Amino acid sequence: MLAVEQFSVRIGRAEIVKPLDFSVAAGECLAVLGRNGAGKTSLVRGLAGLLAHHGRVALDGTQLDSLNAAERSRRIGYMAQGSAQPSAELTTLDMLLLAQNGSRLGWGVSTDSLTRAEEMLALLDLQPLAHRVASQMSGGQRQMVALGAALVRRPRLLLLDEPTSALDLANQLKLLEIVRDYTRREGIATVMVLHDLNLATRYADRVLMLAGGALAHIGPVRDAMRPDLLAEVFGVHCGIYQIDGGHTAIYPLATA
Ligand SMILES: Nc1ncnc2c1ncn2[C@@H]1O[C@H](COP(=O)(O)OP(=O)(O)OP(=O)(O)O)[C@@H](O)[C@H]1O
Repeated sequence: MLAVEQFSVRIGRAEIVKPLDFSVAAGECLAVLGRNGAGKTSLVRGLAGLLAHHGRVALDGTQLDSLNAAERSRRIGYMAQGSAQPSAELTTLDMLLLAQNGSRLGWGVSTDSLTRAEEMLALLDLQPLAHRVASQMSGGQRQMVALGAALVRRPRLLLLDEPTSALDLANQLKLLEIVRDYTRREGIATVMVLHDLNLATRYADRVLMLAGGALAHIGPVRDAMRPDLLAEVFGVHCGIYQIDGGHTAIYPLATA
């Protein structure tokens, strides 16, 4: 459903992301992993059309570069690193309406938009924050709202850049469970940058590892979580343990 061919990002003379080929199936979550500076944000910003790039990106058979900005942003839900807010004085409901059609509450909002915004409030347990402005929320609360704004337009491709960075342990699990279930239920493609290997193992179907902007590995989670590969990509010797309930736990032992 998402087909990426010879995709690269160049800033000045530096090739920040070297030519990549990969695909993401409908209903699949792909985790993008790698060290700081490996090119993860550049990859997802490039896929979102926010950074100049080379190569081809097709979503449901349509080349994204052939679409105008409005059509592209209707098909892509993007949650930036650090969950940037459009305005500190917008409420959660305002943001969910703005993300759909550029209208604030009470400025000619359609019933459908309001219904969809309320669905997002319910999905993310955000009803208590519906009328609170962003400047009066915690960083974690803003991150949940940012996910709502990414999902509210029913995107076909969901791009999440470190979506759990401000969340407590329970909310990390909650957000990624919502993302995984939504991805499967709606048959969309999700690409998410994560730093936590345990979260990637638990919630991604496959992982793409970048090192120095180049593809280091792509494949199912179970094939990627190998001590030799983790040492090579992250520079850390890790122990990998099978624990209760069929889960895999990764524990960093020492820098390589
Ligand atoms: N505007 C820019 N100009 C020059 N170099 C840049 C620019 N933006 C990013 N880079 C460089 O591109 C490389 C990849 O950056 P990127 O933000 O994509 O990495 P990342 O894997 O997301 O890192 P992190 O895990 O720290 O968020 C880094 O070496 C960075 O210094």
